[in-house]
Amino acid sequence: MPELLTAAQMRAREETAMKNGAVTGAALMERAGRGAVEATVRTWPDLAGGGHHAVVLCGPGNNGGDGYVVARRLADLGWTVEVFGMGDPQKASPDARLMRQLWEACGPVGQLSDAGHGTRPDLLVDALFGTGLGRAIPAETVTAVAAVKARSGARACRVVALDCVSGLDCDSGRMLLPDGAAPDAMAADLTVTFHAAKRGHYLGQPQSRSLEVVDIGLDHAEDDPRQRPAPGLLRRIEPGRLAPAAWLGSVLPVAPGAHKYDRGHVLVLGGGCGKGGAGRLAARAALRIGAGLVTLAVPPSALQENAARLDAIMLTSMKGPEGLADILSDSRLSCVALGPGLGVGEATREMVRQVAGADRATVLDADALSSFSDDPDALFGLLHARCVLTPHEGEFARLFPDLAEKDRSVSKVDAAAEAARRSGATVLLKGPDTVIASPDGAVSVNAAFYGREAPWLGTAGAGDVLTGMIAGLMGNGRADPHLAASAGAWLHVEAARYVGPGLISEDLPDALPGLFRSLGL
Ligand SMILES: NC(=O)C1=CN([C@@H]2O[C@H](COP(=O)(O)OP(=O)(O)OC[C@H]3O[C@@H](n4cnc5c(N)ncnc54)[C@H](OP(=O)(O)O)[C@@H]3O)[C@@H](O)[C@H]2O)[C@@H](O)CC1
Ligand SMILES: Nc1ncnc2c1ncn2[C@@H]1O[C@H](COP(=O)(O)OP(=O)(O)O)[C@@H](O)[C@H]1O
Ligand SMILES: [K+]
Repeated sequence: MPELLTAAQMRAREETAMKNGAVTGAALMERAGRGAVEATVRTWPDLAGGGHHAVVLCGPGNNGGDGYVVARRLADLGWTVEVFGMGDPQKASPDARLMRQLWEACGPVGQLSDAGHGTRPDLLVDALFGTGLGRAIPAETVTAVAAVKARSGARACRVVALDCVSGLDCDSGRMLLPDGAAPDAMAADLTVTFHAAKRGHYLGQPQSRSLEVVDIGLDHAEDDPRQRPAPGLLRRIEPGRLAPAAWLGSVLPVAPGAHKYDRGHVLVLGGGCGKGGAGRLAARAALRIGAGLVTLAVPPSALQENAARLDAIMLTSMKGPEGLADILSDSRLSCVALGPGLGVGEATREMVRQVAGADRATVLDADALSSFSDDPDALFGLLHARCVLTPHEGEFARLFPDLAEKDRSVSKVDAAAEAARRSGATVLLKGPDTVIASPDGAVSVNAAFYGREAPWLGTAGAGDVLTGMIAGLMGNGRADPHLAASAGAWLHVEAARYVGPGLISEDLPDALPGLFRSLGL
């Protein structure tokens, strides 16, 4: 799985390569600018060749330096290029100064305040700020971008951002904008980043429609998705260089000749009469993803309702928490999932105590989490390393109020990592940018961005399905909690995309066979 770097990690990679004598800063900048032009033309083949018109906005640092390289390359290709800069060139780094000088042999550098004059360009290049941003961008940069976009009249010009959309905090994914600026004031069609994507590209609300990573010749770390991410390094969940079938083959229970018990027996605790849909969705997902057997345990009053709805899923009666010990005594149960539709209160807390005490792979979601809102430490005291918690932001805020989204001072990655450390369990914090963190420091992100959008996944019951998918993957014992949660989150989005708009949660488990086939499994 590809790494997602912080700004500091990226700087360290560059500095190591420069100190080793492997490359100079100027050479890296030249490669970055050239790579950005190549990626732009790859994205929009109609921009190949000369005769086009670009406006390049260059900031005071090395991101601006990349912009001057892009301007020179485009001019070499026969484009008409206008460049507007900001900041005192004497204060820029030697590399950025050199690139500005090389550009000045081709054309002038105008003031940012003049960027609005002129005809509609084919391309706007945002080279204002990159990984060096530490505070809100100046209002004059927002005004300049708006002014160039306004040149376009009714026809929008394409916008490419170098390294990141200016204003993006590359660590947290937040936009650092001046007061009054619209959240999408700096939005781009394409971001071209260098060496590796940065964390901020995959967190929060993306301000760029697509993202390309350009190689600038720095070393890459190990790229096998079956490897656990090293603590401190964030991985993006995707098969990476492996084909999905090879990656998922290490997680899914598809070994030929296996007995159904080899593929795991998942127990789902379901809700009472009229509240059983959530548990049934989780149970169906566990079975579809490959568990050999799934049992749904429900209160006696809900037996008839469930018996009328289930076939392959086995059904058992559970007289409240008192009846649970007997069910858990079956040593063949390999994973237990509980929370969806269970209700908030003491009965659910007691079930969590018993399940956690049984020391099995466990997925806790929804009401199993919310039942501990008044005393999260009591929950954390029960958990062990084979537990996965799958909160949405609301449930997360009840257990970790100081890390809640609304007044989060740290990034979503750091919030999930701290939650995993505190709870001693793997924490999967949901959203379009789902973050999975484990107590040993491993963190991964599964983002439904950049061509993987699935907004229709935000539908009632989708979370219950995810719970079942993770339980099914944990139940067969081939994946540790981090890998099971990661693969589950990835497949959840892929299943939603396989179905497409109009999806309801019932569709997700039933999309899995077709999805697996399309992935070559
Ligand atoms: N190193 C290399 O070899 C390579 C680097 N590469 C490129 O370099 C980029 C990182 O460069 P960078 O570190 O110079 O940061 P960058 O984002 O240009 O901004 C820093 C400048 O802006 C200023 N400033 C900051 N915030 C501000 C604000 N709100 N309002 C106003 N000013 C503000 C800050 O000055 P300050 O006032 O903070 O002292 C400083 O002058 C990276 O994203 C990639 O594009 C590639 O070429 C690959 C090789
Ligand atoms: N815009 C979106 N893009 C991708 N996934 C989304 C989006 N919105 C929600 N999701 C996913 O849908 C699921 C919703 O789960 P949850 O909030 O628990 O809903 P429910 O309680 O109804 O099951 C989560 O896995 C979340 O990551
Ligand atoms: K930029």
